[in-house]
Amino acid sequence: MNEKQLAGEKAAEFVKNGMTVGLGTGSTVYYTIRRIGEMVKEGLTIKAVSTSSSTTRLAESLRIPLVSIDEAGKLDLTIDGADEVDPAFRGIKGGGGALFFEKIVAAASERSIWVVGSDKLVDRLGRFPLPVEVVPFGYSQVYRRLFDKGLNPKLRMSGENRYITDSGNYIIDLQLGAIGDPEALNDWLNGITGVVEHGLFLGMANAVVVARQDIVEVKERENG
Ligand SMILES: O=C(CO)[C@H](O)[C@H](O)COP(=O)(O)O
Repeated sequence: MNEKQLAGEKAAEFVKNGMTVGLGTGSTVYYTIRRIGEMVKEGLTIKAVSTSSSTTRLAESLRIPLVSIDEAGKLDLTIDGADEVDPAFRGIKGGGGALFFEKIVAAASERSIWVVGSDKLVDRLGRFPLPVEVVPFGYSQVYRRLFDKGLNPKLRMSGENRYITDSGNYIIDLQLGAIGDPEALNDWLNGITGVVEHGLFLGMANAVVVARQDIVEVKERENG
């Protein structure tokens, strides 16, 4: 079994009867969702909230009952992947482009668990490009501000076309190498008009399920 499958399936053990569960997006949480689908088939009763069109399609194919985030109210648990996780449980997300809905769902959840292979654990965030979701109107103005700040922006493409998120926005990826102060960058990005959301997830993960070869470990954040 590969690391993604091992971590993904382990996290499904945290899903209990009666819960409202956020379903993340990506190739690791795919295994969680698939396992939850089996559990539902075996009699588990849950409501789930999807974070993307691709996860909606997957959950529907597995007959996992979905509700909108507005119907759900407070969620008990969200399980999602991550692109990088540092020792303080801060992360970069959005490689799959679903960061905006993922952050809304995580913020509405009592508890968030990330599922990752060991390659996602880093000492310092920033090797993975940091996605910034921007509204199409005036996106080049935002691009210029990011460029002027030395953040090496790159407009995400899908073949010949601009990549479009589920909410109809563009993504600008920042090639940072290493982020000295994630909190300061978070605050600066949040202050830019035209930025819808970005992929720095700070103080959001309560636990990380990480697989290293054939060993899976659940790391709990202190005070998390
Ligand atoms: O944030 C995400 C999508 O927006 C994913 O969770 C992240 O990219 C990790 O994906 P994978 O498990 O496929 O490596």
